[in-house]
Amino acid sequence: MPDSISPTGTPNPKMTARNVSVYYGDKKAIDNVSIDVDRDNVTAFIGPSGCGKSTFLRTLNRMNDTIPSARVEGDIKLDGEDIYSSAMDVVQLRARVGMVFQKPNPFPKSIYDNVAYGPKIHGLAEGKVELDTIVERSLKRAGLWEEVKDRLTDSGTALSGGQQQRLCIARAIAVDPEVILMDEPCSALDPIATAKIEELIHELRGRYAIVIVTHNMQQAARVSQRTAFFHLGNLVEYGQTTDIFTNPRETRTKDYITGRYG
Ligand SMILES: Nc1ncnc2c1ncn2[C@@H]1O[C@H](COP(=O)(O)OP(=O)(O)OP(=O)(O)O)[C@@H](O)[C@H]1O
Repeated sequence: MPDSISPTGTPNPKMTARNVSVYYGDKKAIDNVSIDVDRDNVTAFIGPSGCGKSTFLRTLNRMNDTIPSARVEGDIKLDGEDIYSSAMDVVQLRARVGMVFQKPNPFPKSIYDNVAYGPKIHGLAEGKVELDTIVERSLKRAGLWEEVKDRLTDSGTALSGGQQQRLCIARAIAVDPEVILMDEPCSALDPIATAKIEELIHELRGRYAIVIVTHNMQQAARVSQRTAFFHLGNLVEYGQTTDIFTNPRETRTKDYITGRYG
């Protein structure tokens, strides 16, 4: 990234990544990326297929640890704390930095248990009453409560795709995360379900730092305040979403947002 483009999105970032490279075996998928994640805004990662958006997103909660060939270099901090330090409890980290995937993946359990599972294993509830409160609050924040409150014992997998994705968001919210990572959360959803998730992202902004990977540039423009454009493993440009879409500094960004490739 040219020096003229600061990786610093904000004076008080929630997460900072500095000189991050990711390899799969010998292949470098992310090359020396530095970026800040703003705590009060939604950050979108955009770029053509295979540019490394998902790979970089997964470095933010060490999801790449689950891929044996993956190796991460560089420095990533959450509120100043090195998330790759040997002292970091990865299970705890993934509760603090939650993730929502492309394909909704509820557990084959009841709607209630999908949301209650995390708080139970993390010891966040003293008893049933407190657990019920967390489940209700999480489902409300995920915009799903009204649709499921009378059938909490039904299986999560019996919901529609859009409802399942909101259930997965409720599941992430239930453990009181600080950051929510979303990896193309709408790509398996129809336009109405997509609109609901986008609305939800607006509502959650400010309460959680949110990072969303999306193929859909209109979506990035609608939901985010910061946009990072990746190309061939490089961070080409990062800035205010309005600037990226109306006045990009880099030719590669301009070519991508005007549909010249990708
Ligand atoms: N588990 C893996 N093992 C080996 N190579 C991988 C793995 N996951 C991703 N890659 C490679 O790393 C590069 C970046 O992939 P990544 O999925 O991060 O890109 P992306 O921008 O998210 O793409 P898409 O938009 O198509 O999901 C690609 O060349 C891809 O083939």
